[in-house]
Amino acid sequence: MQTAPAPVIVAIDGPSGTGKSSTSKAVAAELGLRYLDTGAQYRAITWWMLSNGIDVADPTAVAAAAGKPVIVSGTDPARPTITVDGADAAGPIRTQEVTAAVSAVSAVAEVRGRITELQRSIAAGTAEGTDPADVAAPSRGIVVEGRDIGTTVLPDADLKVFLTASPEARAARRSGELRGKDSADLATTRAALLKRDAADSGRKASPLKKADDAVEVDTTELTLEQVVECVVTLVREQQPAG
Ligand SMILES: Nc1ncnc2c1ncn2[C@@H]1O[C@H](COP(=O)(O)OP(=O)(O)OP(=O)(O)O)[C@@H](O)[C@H]1O
Ligand SMILES: Nc1ccn([C@@H]2O[C@H](COP(=O)(O)O)[C@@H](O)[C@H]2O)c(=O)n1
Repeated sequence: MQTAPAPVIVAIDGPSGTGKSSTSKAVAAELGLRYLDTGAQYRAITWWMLSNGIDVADPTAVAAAAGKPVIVSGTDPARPTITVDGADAAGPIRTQEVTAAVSAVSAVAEVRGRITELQRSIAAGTAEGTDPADVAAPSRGIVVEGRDIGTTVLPDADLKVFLTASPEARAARRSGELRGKDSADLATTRAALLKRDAADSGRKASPLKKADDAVEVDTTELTLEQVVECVVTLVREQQPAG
């Protein structure tokens, strides 16, 4: 009798706008893996704090409230979902207000402890923090994207990828996304993403950092399709033949 191969764990980290979400979703879809957007979880807890009158500039207040919201992630790459206390949070977590506050909330150790626990539970396929439909479905593994997945959350991941891109390329990508919705010009977008990177890299608790054993992929001159192909190849290379 043949035993099923062990689920594969892929960690994709990098600064804002390097293509982590787009790449991770496409890689997971192509390889039949689940997909977890850990940034969405930090945005969700930030949205909850803002909605509940917590002063996000006060780490003590944020720490005291960190255990309160119930955050559940759906990990189908074709239809990722996120709820907070049962309410769909997919839209509200993408507002400028949440984007501007998320680095302060994610820097609080109690928040990171809580969210890291959820992430490990979801990657292990257990119930906590996961949409019940995902737990029931058989899985070949998961692609988890964020800032500290390879260094802290899943240090034993089978493959670690660290995506980079020039600030100019990242700002151009983001401005393209925002056009029509927001008046942010290229320079403002560039400054905002560099500010968020600096906060995420400079915090004490689990900063944004390339793991020593991660493969760095500079996406500046690559199309999304080329990046996806590169990561799919890396995943296939590290899997035993058979
Ligand atoms: N290689 C690429 N070439 C051109 N555009 C890209 C590439 N990769 C991603 N994009 C586009 O750049 C934008 C940002 O990508 P994405 O949201 O995947 O980045 P991210 O690293 O997850 O960002 P964040 O950390 O801020 O959530 C999207 O509009 C996406 O379609
Ligand atoms: N592993 C992670 C992932 C995200 N963060 C924080 O969340 C913010 C939003 O992330 P996006 O990917 O949705 O842009 C990010 O700026 C970090 O502050 C994190 O700390 N760790």
